Amino acid sequence: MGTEQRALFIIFGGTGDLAKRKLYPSLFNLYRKGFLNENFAVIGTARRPWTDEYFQKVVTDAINSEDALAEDATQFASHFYYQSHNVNDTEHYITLRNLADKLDRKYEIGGNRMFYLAMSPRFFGTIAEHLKSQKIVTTEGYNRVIVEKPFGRDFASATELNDAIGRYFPEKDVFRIDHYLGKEMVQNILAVRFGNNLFRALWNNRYIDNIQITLSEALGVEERAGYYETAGALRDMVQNHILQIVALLTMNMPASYSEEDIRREKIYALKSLKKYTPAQVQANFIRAQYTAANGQRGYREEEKIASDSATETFVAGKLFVDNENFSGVPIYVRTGKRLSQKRSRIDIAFKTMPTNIFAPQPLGQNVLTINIEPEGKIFLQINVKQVGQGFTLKKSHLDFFPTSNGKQVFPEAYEKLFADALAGDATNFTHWEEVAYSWKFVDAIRTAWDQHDYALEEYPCGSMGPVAADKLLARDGHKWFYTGQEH
Ligand SMILES: NC(=O)C1=CN([C@@H]2O[C@H](COP(=O)(O)OP(=O)(O)OC[C@H]3O[C@@H](n4cnc5c(N)ncnc54)[C@H](OP(=O)(O)O)[C@@H]3O)[C@@H](O)[C@H]2O)C=CC1
Ligand SMILES: O=C1O[C@H](COP(=O)(O)O)[C@@H](O)[C@H](O)[C@H]1O
Repeated sequence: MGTEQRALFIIFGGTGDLAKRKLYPSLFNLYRKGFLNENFAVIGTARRPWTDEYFQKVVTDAINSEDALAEDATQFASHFYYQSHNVNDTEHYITLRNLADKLDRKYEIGGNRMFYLAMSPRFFGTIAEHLKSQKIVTTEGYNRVIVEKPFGRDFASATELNDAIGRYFPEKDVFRIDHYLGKEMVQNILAVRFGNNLFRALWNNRYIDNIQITLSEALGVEERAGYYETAGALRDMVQNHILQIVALLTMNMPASYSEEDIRREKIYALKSLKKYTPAQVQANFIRAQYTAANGQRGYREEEKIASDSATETFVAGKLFVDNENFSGVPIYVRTGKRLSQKRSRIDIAFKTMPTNIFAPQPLGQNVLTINIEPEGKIFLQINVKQVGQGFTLKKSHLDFFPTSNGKQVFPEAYEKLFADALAGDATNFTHWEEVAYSWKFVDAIRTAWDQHDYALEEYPCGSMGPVAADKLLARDGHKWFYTGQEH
């Protein structure tokens, strides 16, 4: 059982998709694991006029998983209250404060408040300002604000957003969510890198040939057309999730496993990203859009998408982290919607042996694969001798599955991140400087695309992206290890 926490959660965007699909089920898991018990309450707020009873039903429906015990769910949902509230209306914050203070007393919470901003970032500034001016922040407990992505749409807007929040909340109380940092296998990167002397010795440009990161999705744009049209795959996935993975893979060893030391090294890695000129963007980054195939609509035929939309649903690129250990190592990244499979995976390819005493038999490359999802596993490709007479080599795998046979039950990323935020641990949240350096890198690409007539490639639904993404590696003598098939 977890350590019981006291907290009042105020969820802005409490009727939204994220709250229902991720936040309420995650809070329920924390409840069942004992992190939350008697001394907590949740206020969901949004404009629509729901009652507490209706809200509690929405919450129980949201957590209605096979193993959710009905009694637990009802008990849990009884801690939920709804406040109809337009975030632009000052009067409403007064009602919100009164409800918050009442619940704080009723559940003996001690003034700890967790403000979750699960709505469009354009509202974050006004919410932060009102929380302070209307005294919804307390003086006795902690006041933490969890901020959803996207954190801006470029460096300039992210800076404005950060300043708007920073006027009312110090950096230590701002928890910027990147849900990939809550994923079990992403957290495993540091365990593998810094827990094994074997890898410490090899984790550099003397032994690593190239790194490949694939975050592929089978789903299309779904219900989020409005947002996606303003974002595209570069802003939606590369600026945050992919660059966070890059930072974890290339950062120097932190002095300790602590928030401060890890963040320092991640910031340094992101600062070391090589910025591209427009010509380098054209040579190293590919954007593309999905077209109708396999019974699925093309992006431009999706609901609420402009028929001449130039938004990219796929990005592939080659980037470099110019620090001492990784300078010169190409890092190939790709992400896209409507690809052949849902798969989040990292391949680290080591250089081949300088001499091959088994020639003319070829030596396979050692590749360490960290499969993030759907199945969490790590495998290392090695060369071994085939059993029998003679001396024939074959490729084999050393496999690691984080859980024993059977169904893998990893905690949902949001559940882990909620637990961290409750404990005041921001290690797995992004510091402002990480966000800032990521945007600076991404801005150079976006600006080159906006100012030049670089190709927007096409790829059929169900493929692994445009041919250009394969050519990007082929010209360096490489190929994607993940081909879109089960592996
Ligand atoms: N959904 C997802 O899978 C993911 C979402 N995110 C991020 O999370 C945030 C929320 O996303 P999502 O839940 O999908 O969005 P939704 O559009 O589903 O929800 C938006 C919420 O904001 C409320 N709202 C809108 N305007 C106001 C207003 N003026 N005053 C008060 N409430 C308002 C809406 O309720 P009402 O209409 O009743 O006011 C609703 O609860 C976004 O920043 C998104 O980028 C990030 C990763 C994944
Ligand atoms: O942040 C986002 O991530 C999801 C993919 O997350 P995953 O955990 O399912 O891999 C993506 O679909 C969405 O567009 C993006 O905003």
